[in-house]
Amino acid sequence: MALSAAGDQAEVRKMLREVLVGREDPEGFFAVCLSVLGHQETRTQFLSIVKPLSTANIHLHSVLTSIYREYYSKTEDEELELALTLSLLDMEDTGMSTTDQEPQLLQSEVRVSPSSFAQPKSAPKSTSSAPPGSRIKECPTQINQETDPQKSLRSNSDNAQTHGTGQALCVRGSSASFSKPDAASEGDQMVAEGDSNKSDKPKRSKNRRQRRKGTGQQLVSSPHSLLAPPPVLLWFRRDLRLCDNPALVGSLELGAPVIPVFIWSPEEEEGPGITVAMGGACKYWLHQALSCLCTSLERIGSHLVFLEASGEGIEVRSSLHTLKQLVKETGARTIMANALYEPWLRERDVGVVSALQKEGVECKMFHSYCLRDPYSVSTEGVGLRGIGSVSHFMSCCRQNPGPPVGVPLEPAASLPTPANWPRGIPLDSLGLARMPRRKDGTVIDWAANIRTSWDFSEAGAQARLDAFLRDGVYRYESESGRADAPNTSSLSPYLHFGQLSPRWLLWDAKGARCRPLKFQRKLAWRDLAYWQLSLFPDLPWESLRPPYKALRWSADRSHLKAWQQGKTGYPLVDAAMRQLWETGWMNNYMRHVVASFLIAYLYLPWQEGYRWFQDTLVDADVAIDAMMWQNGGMSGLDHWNFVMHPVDAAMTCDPYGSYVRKWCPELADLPDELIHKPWKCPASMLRRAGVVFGQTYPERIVTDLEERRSRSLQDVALVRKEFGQYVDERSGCDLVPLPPRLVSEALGSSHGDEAVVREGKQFLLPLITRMEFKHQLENPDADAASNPYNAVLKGYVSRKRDETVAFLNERDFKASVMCEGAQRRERLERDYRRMEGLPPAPSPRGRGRRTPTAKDRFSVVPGGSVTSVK
Ligand SMILES: Cc1cc2nc3c(=O)[nH]c(=O)nc-3n(C[C@H](O)[C@H](O)[C@H](O)COP(=O)(O)OP(=O)(O)OC[C@H]3O[C@@H](n4cnc5c(N)ncnc54)[C@H](O)[C@@H]3O)c2cc1C
Repeated sequence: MALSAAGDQAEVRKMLREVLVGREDPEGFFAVCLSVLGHQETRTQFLSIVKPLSTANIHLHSVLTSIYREYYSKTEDEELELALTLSLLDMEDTGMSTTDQEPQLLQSEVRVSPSSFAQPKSAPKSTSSAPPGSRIKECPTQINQETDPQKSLRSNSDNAQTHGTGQALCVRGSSASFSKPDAASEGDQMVAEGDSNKSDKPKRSKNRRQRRKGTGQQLVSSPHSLLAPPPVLLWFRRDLRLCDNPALVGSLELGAPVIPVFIWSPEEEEGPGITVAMGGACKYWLHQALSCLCTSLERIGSHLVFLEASGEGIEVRSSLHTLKQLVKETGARTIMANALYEPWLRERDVGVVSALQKEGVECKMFHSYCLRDPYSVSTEGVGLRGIGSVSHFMSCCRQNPGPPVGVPLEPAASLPTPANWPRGIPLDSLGLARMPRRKDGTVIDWAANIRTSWDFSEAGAQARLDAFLRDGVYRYESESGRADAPNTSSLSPYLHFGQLSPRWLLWDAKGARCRPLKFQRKLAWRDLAYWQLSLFPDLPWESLRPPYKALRWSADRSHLKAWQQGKTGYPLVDAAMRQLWETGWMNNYMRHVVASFLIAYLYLPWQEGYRWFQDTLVDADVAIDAMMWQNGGMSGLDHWNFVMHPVDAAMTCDPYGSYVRKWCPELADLPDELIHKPWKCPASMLRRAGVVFGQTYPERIVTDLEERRSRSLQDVALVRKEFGQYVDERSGCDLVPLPPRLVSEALGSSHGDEAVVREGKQFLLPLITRMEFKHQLENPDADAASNPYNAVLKGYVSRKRDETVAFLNERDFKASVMCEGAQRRERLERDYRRMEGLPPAPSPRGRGRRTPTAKDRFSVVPGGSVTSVK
């Protein structure tokens, strides 16, 4: 750190005075201490720093000490786990002391050669059976029932669907880009950044500024020499940014002219199954993001060459063919790119690298798309228990730490250009943003609202990040489920297209004034998805748990259409689906609501939901989307331990109905308490609000929610019974065949030994399984209502709870969430005790009580009277 220890302390003491006069809050002050003094020093010095307050302001002193204690005691394990897992400790070490960027670069480079991409090999260990104590067992047979996928998606602009909700077009001006830093070009490839160009940079968080100070790097190109070396092809894929782009920095390092290229290759993107990797909304985003990147490159003296994958004769069109032609045309001897992790794209890259190497062209791939390279994450030392959960994944990362995440890299100030540019095609020719036309020739501009909702540029990503860290992050921990407030980052499309690197995001999030652990953990979720896809390449189209492939799903196309168009008659579901169509996005909570509705209440196959999301989300991400839909569809590695009720869920995410009012304006005049269940409104109220079912707003497409839930439970029980070989008799857990990589790790042959599989042996692994399914196995006739482990948040059928929740909602949203959580925990505890024949638990007291009393501040009813809700 630049400041001396004494200077640091002085700064902190100065800040303490701000707290005393109320200009800074205690948590902010503590975060500043962590940021300025560092983790260790804060631990040892904080209490002595705040000691003077023990006489001057006892209350503040006790607040500060309790923040300190909480940080270093209660959450220490969690913090440490997270830090280790995500290599924050490494990052801290390198980040704060490193002045040379090169080692960081080397660490992130993935040498892509056929051998380095292939699974490491080692001598096979005994493969006849699992080792003692292992929880895997041999698999008898395998079901192979294909799903029947259908393709009717927006991805093909020719058959694009026009949505019922007409919109006024209001196109926002094109997005801002980074201004060019005015660091003078030096002879070196990298020179230290002077403070002079600070103001030219996009505004960043405090931590970001410190990071820049710490690493002190600004990249500029080397001057053109008379005998210019052969150019480098910088192959942009899903890394459409200048900041923290290892391949770009790697290219600069060579001191050669750089030719940035983008090759559009939809067949390669799609992979071997139905992935809908590039749906309509995603293609539209890609078009805009490419245009923004080109503008940014032009600002630093370069530009982006657009190409389409080509082939000769009957040869399949491929990136390799295009690259070979480019090499011929430009004389390039090196290709740089950031690695992609979808198994089929990785395989493509292996092919590209090996073919080009044969022709004497060096290809270098850098790791940056995830925090961890999914192919290097191993379960060794952790085992397979709990696989699929983020905690298990983080344990694996902690136990087998790879290279540190490293320090984000500064953007290039200029790119050396080649004497001759290769011939490209106009961006429009790629057809990414082509809109369908009506018979009369007019354009159906389905992306109009998407355009007004987002800034597609890298600067737009930075602006959203900064805004989130200034505001939303403070509510993230407890209110990220709110649909009516922007409490999450909305950064997913930028992360997907690599306009923001996860490392950059992690670094800035870590520097935020509050410690958004939940938010940081989300990045681990993201990595988990890529790890799962690397293990199960069929994830996007085939149920992982074999029995669930045979589940009886509905084929009701009218239900599917109603769900897609936001016309189910359930306002919360409809609002979310309309938001998705209009903006290409909805928050995580709402994705759970609509997914639960599709699967548990409409019985439509999860693949339908996955494909619709892929087609309509601007952040559609094969790995994440597939993992989440598999989990929601009950067939993934993890099980959602809940089913969102379309009305109850609203209590949490839209208590006042403002979200529904925004996206379903036809219901706007209904009162808050009935807007989520308009069918309960008296006729006179509907008349006054102008709501006519079937005309202004749809009738409910299904009404028997409880029965439907019950049937979906019975269906699961049925397939688990039918394919009993995939259910562990002892624990009742579902079993899945292990992929070869996990078998090798479980057997201790850490180097990708696939002999076991070659011998035709299969191993089964017990997975996390929802309690209500296990119970159903013991009691196959039980219906959902009588199942003590019923995963639905059942407030809807409990008037008393309804009233309590509504009452608390009125007072304080947070309290209602806590109340719901406490009630759920109590219910589970009660059910567990009943199942196990244990005596009932003593009634909760103190903070744990669930019913507000007169002493509770949430019990204060407007009008001054104090009541106790019983
Ligand atoms: C059925 C379903 C489908 C989904 N499909 C996608 C998808 O196609 N693409 C996608 O990016 N996310 C998907 N998600 C995960 C999540 O809903 C979105 O990442 C999130 O809503 C994006 O909003 P945000 O950027 O404000 O998230 P924040 O809460 O601010 O989180 C920050 C980042 O963490 C990552 N993240 C957050 N939640 C998850 C998660 N559960 N799994 C993996 N990464 C996560 C995302 O990159 C996100 O941008 C899906 C969730 C569900 C339930």
